[in-house]
Amino acid sequence: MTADSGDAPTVLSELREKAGTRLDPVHRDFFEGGADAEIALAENERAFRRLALLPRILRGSGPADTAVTLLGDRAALPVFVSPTAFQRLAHPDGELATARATAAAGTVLITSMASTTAVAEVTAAARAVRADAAVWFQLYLQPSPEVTDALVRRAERAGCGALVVTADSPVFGHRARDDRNGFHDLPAGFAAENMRDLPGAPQGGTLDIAMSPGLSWDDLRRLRAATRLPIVLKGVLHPDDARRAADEGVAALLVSNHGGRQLDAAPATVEALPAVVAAVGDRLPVLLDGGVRSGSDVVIALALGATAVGVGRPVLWGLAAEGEAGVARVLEQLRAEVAHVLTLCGARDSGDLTRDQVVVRGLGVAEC
Ligand SMILES: Cc1cc2nc3c(=O)[nH]c(=O)nc-3n(C[C@H](O)[C@H](O)[C@H](O)COP(=O)(O)O)c2cc1C
Ligand SMILES: CC(C)CC(=O)C(=O)O
Repeated sequence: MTADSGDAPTVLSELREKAGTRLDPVHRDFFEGGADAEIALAENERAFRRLALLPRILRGSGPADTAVTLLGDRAALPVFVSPTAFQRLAHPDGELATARATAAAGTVLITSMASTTAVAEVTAAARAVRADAAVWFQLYLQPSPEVTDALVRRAERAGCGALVVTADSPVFGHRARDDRNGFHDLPAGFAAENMRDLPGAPQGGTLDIAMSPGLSWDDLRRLRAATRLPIVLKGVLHPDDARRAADEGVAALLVSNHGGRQLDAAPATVEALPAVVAAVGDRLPVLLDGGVRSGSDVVIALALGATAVGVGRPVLWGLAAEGEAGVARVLEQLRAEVAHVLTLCGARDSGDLTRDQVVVRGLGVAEC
């Protein structure tokens, strides 16, 4: 490693390394891996490194304020926790540890439909820490409307504040590492708890999560009619889909390529973001996840028009390395870095950032 390689150890990279030593190698591959040749996975991170921030000076901006509002919920930092499956494989406390740490940090938790803890327990753990903790439920629309409805009722009863519909998974991505390791089922003693006792499930058992290429905007419209919860659409990359989603009454968009785990030829999310913001940024909040590893990455995405960004793997690294305390460290580190970078950019808050402050490295700076 050379001094100018940009690979100096950080809190997050150290947690990642520690997680790597603690995890069963098969589970580490499941958490770390991406689809096919893992190009989208690598590019999510690399694309941030191809971008630079042009700071503004002498603006008297004072101390930075990192808080943002997300669908009416106040978040103390512009970073939320993206949904990741099977967290009890990372740490025995699993989703409960993530829920507590996220609530304590004062930001939004998106809990996965594929969690190894039932959603009602996740929201209860978050609310025990902070009465108004925001927990949103990630949903894969199921081919059976009865099953989808039962999941929605479960999320509503648990007090979730939004449904995050993942739309980038008409089929399951091809994960070479999992194939090599033969990892296709949860080990004994673990289950996708939200899938228990659903219509069609075996008595006391769980239903498999189905991915369906037959899903369409009609299914999203049906969901909207069946719930009063706001809907966040996850996995938007094409600006025309962003426009369609806004027309359909979706409350927010999440620009995501599923952390490089679905379409390997998908662009890095930060490269897809500007066109989506240009299409609908004046109509609804645009969120992003994929490859966010530092406060600079967060601020770059905010300057490009994102309202907030999500982290998936960094939370899993913290969880696997140190449980609840590790997740807390990840979120606090990102909060502190965002505050620092905002101040260095002459911005009091994300509203002070402008699109022209993001430039592509190696191309020089265009006249504004
Ligand atoms: C191990 C793992 C499990 C995931 N499980 C889900 C899931 O259940 N539902 C979902 O919508 N996205 C899931 N994702 C995608 C994340 O929500 C998110 O889009 C992605 O992790 C963001 O990229 P990052 O890991 O680089 O931060 C998963 C990602 C990982 C790494
Ligand atoms: C087990 C899957 C349903 C979770 C997922 O979305 C993923 O692994 O990327």
